[in-house]
Amino acid sequence: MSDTSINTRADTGEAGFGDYFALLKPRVMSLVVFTAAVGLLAAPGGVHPFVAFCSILFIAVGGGASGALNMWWDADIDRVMKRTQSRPIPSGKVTPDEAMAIGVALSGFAVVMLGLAANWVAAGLLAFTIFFYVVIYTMWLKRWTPQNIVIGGAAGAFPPMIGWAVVTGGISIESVLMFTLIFMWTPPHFWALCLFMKSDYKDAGVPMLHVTHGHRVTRNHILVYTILLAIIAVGMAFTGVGGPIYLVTSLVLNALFLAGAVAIWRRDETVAERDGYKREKAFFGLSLLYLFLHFGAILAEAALAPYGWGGW
Ligand code: HEM
Ligand SMILES: CC(C)=CCC/C(C)=C/CC/C(C)=C/COP(=O)(O)OP(=O)(O)O
Repeated sequence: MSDTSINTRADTGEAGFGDYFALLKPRVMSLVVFTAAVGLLAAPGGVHPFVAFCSILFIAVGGGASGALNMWWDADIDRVMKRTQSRPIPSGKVTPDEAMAIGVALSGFAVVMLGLAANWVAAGLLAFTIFFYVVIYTMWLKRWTPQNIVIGGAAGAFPPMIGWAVVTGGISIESVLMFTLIFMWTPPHFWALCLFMKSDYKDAGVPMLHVTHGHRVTRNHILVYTILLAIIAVGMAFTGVGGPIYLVTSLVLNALFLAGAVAIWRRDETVAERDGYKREKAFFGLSLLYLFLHFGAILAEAALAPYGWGGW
């Protein structure tokens, strides 16, 4: 029998607000929402602040809803993996049916409300992003191919395009560039995590690259994608979303990120394991800062442009 001196919700199986909120993957979605906000704020023209606020809120709700649907579909593997065992469904606090209903209802709500608040291009992009993450990535690619996140990563790259479309009602080269930055960033971001998560995905039978091809190949892939990412990220400095602030930011971040990727690439597996994957963990942390600061720089360029500072 369990220790009843601490009567947690896990003991009773009763769900609280926090459990439903956790279903929306709030920590991951915070960066997703930030990139969407930058897309919106950097777009030419602008919208009323209330429309901007509501649009970001509905994108956040749509992103959260897709997280709930991901957790509903993946409940079986989340139950097996240590990292995900305490999620609301495997821990028994939220039932799969509840998660599915919440995911579907919030997805529909977010798409319709974004359409009404902003426009139907943005709403269509949000619907497509949810579809891509839930159906294409989660239901299809994730359990089928080690290239799952290379293709599926596109889902996480759409949010700035949605934000941009809120203002402009369309798609443009600038929003496609922001998409490309996240698209190229996703593989090193995720594979770094794979190196120190170790057997999690293997135990669950998910064919992530490190499971099917091992850590050496994953380290090689991280380096190749980081080099490609650096070329694209620095190159973007000379486009409509760039400028001097972006250039300096990107040069520094890419120098650090490349150094990190090389350090990971050179690592011997036994050495890495012995020191608790410190460098891999640091590289993953840096990946989050990398994306945050690149989008921060894009925002700074756009914000300063009216004062003659942003852009070239
Ligand atoms: C298919 C693409 C992606 C995959 C497979 C992936 C996978 C992961 C995983 C497994 C984690 C560990 C944390 C957890 O268990 O929830 C994580 C953390 C994180 N990811 Fe990603 N990610 C992807 C794309 C993105 C994108 C596009 C963003 C934002 C733009 C993002 C932002 C984050 C953040 C902020 C964290 C840290 C969360 C924390 O503090 O716990 N990820 N990612
Ligand atoms: C606006 C909108 C709809 C945004 C969605 C953005 C998006 C697709 C972000 C990807 C986030 C993520 C945690 C992927 C990992 O899934 P996983 O299932 O491989 O990770 P897990 O093993 O931790 O569940």
